[in-house]
Amino acid sequence: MNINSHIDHTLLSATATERDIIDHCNQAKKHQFYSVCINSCYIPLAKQLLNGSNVKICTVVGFPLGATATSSKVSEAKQAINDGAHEIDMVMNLGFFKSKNYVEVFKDIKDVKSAIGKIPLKVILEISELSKNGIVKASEICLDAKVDFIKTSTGFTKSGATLTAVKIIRKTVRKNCKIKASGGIGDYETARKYIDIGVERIGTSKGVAISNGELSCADH
Ligand SMILES: O=C[C@H](O)COP(=O)(O)O
Repeated sequence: MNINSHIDHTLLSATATERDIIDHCNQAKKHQFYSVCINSCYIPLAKQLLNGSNVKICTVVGFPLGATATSSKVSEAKQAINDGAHEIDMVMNLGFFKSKNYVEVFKDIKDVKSAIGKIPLKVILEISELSKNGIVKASEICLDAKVDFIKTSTGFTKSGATLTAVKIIRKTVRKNCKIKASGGIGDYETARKYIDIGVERIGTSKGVAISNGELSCADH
C-alpha cells in the first residue's frame, strides 16, 4: 500500500520561511504526497512550485483556535481558493461547542461549506479538548453540515490523534464522512495503524520519515 498518497504533508509553523516552503513542496513532489498543508499566505508560492505536479494544496482556516468570526472564516476560505487551494481545513468553534451552542457550531461550519461549494472541507474537532460524548456530538454536527472530512487535531495542543477517537468518529459517521488523523503521527507503523482502521488521510509534518519507513519495511 502506498501510504504517501494518503498524506497531507504539513508545515503550519508560524516561523516557516519561503525557503522552508520551497523545500517542503519539493519533498511533496519527490514523495508524491497527496498534498501540502500550509498557511494561506504561502498558497501563491506553493501553486507556482507545484504547477504541473499532482500534489494538491490544502490550507487552514480559523486556525489553530477556531475562535474567529464565521465571516472571517468564510472570507479566509474564499481567498484561499481564489489563490489556488484545493482543500480547506477549518477548526470547529470549541467555545461555542463547550457552551452547548450547537446551532452556532453547525452554522459556523455550514456557512464555510456553503461558501466553498464542491471544494473539500475538513473540520478539525481538536479531540484533545473533547470527551468521548463530545467527539460523538461534534461528529454528528459535522455529518449534518455535510462536511467531507472530520479531522482529529490541529497539532497545536497537548496531544493529537488517537486510535480511540478515530474509532468513535467512525462509529458515529460510518461511511458518510471521511476521516483525517492528524497530530503526533511521526512514523510509518503508527500511520499504517490509522490507515488500517479506515482513516483516508493523514496530516503530518513527518511525511518524509513515514515515507522512508514504508520503504525500509518493504526492504525486509
Ligand atoms: O495536520 C496538521 C498537524 O499540524 C500535523 O501535526 P504534527 O506536526 O504533529 O505532525
